[in-house]
Amino acid sequence: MTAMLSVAELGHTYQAKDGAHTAIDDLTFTVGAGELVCVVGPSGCGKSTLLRTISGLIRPSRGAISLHGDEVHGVPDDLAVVFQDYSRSLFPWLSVQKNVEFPLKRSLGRAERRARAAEALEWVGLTGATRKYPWQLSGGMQQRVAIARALAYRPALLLMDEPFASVDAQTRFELEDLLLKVKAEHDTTVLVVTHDIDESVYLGDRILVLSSSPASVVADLRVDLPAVRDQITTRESEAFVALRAEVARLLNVGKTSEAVRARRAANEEQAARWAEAERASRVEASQAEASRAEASRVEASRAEASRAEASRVDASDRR
Ligand SMILES: Nc1ncnc2c1ncn2[C@@H]1O[C@H](COP(=O)(O)OP(=O)(O)OP(=O)(O)O)[C@@H](O)[C@H]1O
Repeated sequence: MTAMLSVAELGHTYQAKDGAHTAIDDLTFTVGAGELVCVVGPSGCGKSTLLRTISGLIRPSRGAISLHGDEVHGVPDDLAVVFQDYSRSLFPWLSVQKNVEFPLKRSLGRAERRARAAEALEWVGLTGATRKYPWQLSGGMQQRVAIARALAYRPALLLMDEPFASVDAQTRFELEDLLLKVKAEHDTTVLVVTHDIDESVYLGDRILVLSSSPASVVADLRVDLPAVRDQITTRESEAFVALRAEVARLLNVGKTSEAVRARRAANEEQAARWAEAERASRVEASQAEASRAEASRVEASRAEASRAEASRVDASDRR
């Protein structure tokens, strides 16, 4: 499978007033064309930082990212992002149709924009809502509009950051199935960040498990479940349950290895403090030794001077 996205030895360190903070460290993976890869990791491990570097919003401190072979510098043209917060990503003053057309304004004429938007809205089952405004739709429908807007763009890569975290459980299942259907029908390449282990197993062709911050890849798992999935039977299957347990175990390993790293760092810090204290006490001891030597040297020269004075007085008395 050709790599649509290639991430090589990626690292990012934020520079802040109170010091540097390494959010991700040495991340290497690929996403093949037409694959759906889920990224899971503990809270704060660096998932958003990873997405920000892939989408060109921040320049990574180390490593390289390529999208269908071209190194990413700045925001790539053929990439679309769906965020968790649909209410902030849609324009309330534009109709559903116009919201979907909006990003195409730069690149396409009016007729083609309309056709693309209508097609994408059909893919997500919103043909009947094109003239409505976002505030007239349910949360799940609004997120469908956001997905349609991303798909109308025909991106080489669709990035999704916790896309279904803000909807109720039933809507979440519907949107997961919608994503699987769109991906199967249109061969879309997708990278989804999620906190939900079950969701990662249900959606993914592969799952990348990240460690705690600074994130590195703990495991890259292939999901051996049938391509056509069902919210009830797939989730009940032995393979699903086993993989879910494996991801949970690996997330714990990631946390544990982070704890080991933290303990090692604390030990190294303590060893450095002790070495510094020992060096300081050696310096103090040698300074004390030098002062003692100086004092006895001064004492000896004083004694010598008194002896000389005494013998001078003695000689003059004899005269
Ligand atoms: N602009 C910034 N400056 C300094 N540190 C930052 C900045 N942005 C994020 N961080 C730190 O980098 C680490 C990773 O943050 P990031 O938001 O990428 O994690 P995340 O996995 O997406 O978090 P969550 O799971 O809570 O959404 C965190 O420790 C965070 O505090």
